[in-house]
Amino acid sequence: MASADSPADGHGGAADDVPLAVELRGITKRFPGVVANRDIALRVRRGEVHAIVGENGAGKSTLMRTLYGEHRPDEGQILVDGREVAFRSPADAIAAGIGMVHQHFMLADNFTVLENVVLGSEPTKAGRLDLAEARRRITDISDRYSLGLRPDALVEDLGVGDRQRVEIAKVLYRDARTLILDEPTAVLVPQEVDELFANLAELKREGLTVIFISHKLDEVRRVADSITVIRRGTTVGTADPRTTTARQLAELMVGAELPSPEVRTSTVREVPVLQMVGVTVTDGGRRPVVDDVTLTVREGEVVGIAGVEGNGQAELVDAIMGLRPLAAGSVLLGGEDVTGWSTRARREGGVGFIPEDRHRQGMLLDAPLWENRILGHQTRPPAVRGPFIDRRGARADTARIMREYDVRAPGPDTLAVALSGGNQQKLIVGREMSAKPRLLVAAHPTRGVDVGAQAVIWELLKDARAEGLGIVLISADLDELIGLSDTLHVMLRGRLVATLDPRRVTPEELGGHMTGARTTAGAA
Ligand SMILES: Nc1ncnc2c1ncn2[C@@H]1O[C@H](COP(=O)(O)OP(=O)(O)OP(=O)(O)O)[C@@H](O)[C@H]1O
Repeated sequence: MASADSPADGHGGAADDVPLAVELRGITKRFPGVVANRDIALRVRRGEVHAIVGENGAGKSTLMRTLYGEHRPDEGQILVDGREVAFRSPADAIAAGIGMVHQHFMLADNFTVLENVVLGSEPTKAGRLDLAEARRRITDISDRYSLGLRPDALVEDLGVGDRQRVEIAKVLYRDARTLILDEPTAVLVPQEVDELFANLAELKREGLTVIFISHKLDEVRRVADSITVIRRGTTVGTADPRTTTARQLAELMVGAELPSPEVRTSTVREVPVLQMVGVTVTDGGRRPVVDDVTLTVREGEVVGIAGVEGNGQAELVDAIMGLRPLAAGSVLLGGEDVTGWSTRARREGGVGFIPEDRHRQGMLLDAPLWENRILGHQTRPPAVRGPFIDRRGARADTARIMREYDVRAPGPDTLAVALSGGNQQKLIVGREMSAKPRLLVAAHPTRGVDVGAQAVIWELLKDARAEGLGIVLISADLDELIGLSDTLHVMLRGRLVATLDPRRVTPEELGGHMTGARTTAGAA
């Protein structure tokens, strides 16, 4: 059973009288070679916001998927509103009032809010979907929980925060009383996080229960009523957010004391590794999505690009990597014009790449880790020896990366799909750094990675920078952008609209520039 390592919950007087919305008793879930959950205990009171924290691979997603009927537990009991349930699928969980918002939104872009919300839900008794009725219900839900949704807006026109609210509405439309949110704030800027937390407060006020996974311990402390900490597959305690510091939480998660952050020193040298001159990229129609961007990355410099998702950062990365043609401008690597070069030639010329969407661009999920180790690096050791694929060399080097980057998995032959998201990311970072690039294009390098592993990746990036690596850093994590960057640009509607000093700017100011709420007086 779980032990309470830190201030036990139940402090709030009558709190223990509140009935439980969800209770998990002794849940164990095994995958081949891994026990993902072992004898887990979780007690979530009705009407509370309950956070689940833990390192990458601790078993958080597995536990939530089990509660949502996506996995069946090997042992243990699930109780919803005090009654034992046995879900065979998410449909069963939904019928019992449990809904889930996944980290990657599952919305159809070219449909309206209304269409997305009703998509896949049960038709009426008459067997047809009553659109007028659906519209009325969505408007009700939106008003009741202050979601601010417009039923006829196209999802493709919505920002990230609104898309998330559509996902929440979708779950509420199916009468969920308990909502599971998987890392809901990973994709949000601070203002959007505040909005989300206001939405959660509304849900709570209406008596709904929220369970959410997060790696951001400060946020967890701000919004949660109670916290369950999971380490290596099992519950190690519950914590009271009011009396537990982020550091104590992190230590509970890793079971050890963390190192303190150190001060930064500049390692920038006056040698350009990347120059973009007047780069413009257009979408299918001729609208510029990257609009006349000029920037330089020097040796030993981290250039951060801040921006609300969808303001051209992804296309900027594509332009650097040669993944799409330029409408104007040029890209130079180490002074050489590479505008016409293929992605492969750029990579071989010393460009490392941590893509935004690791499942689409960074990994082969159905392949073993050692094959993923050589993906994109097939033409040099350890992938080849002479004219042959060097399986043994690739395996050995994969094992090295697993050690150095703390990739938790049984071994190099494990399939990538069996790794937790954070561990997949650590493997990609290790692979790209192992090629000793001159320039690293890093899109969200620590997305989904826990605080311990994040600190490790940050250290590795800093060490490489000190040795002369130039880094383009795209991130939605403003602390990461501010903490790592030597120069910080803000991208808005395809343009670089401000250049800020990361030593002075606060996350709130940066967020203001990102949403265009501030003037661009800071532009250099
Ligand atoms: N489908 C699967 N097949 C095999 N192993 C799996 C599968 N899903 C998860 N695992 C393993 O179960 C363990 C727990 O993974 P899980 O995704 O639940 O962790 P997590 O706490 O959500 O991690 P993260 O913070 O990195 O997302 C890991 O060792 C993972 O490799």
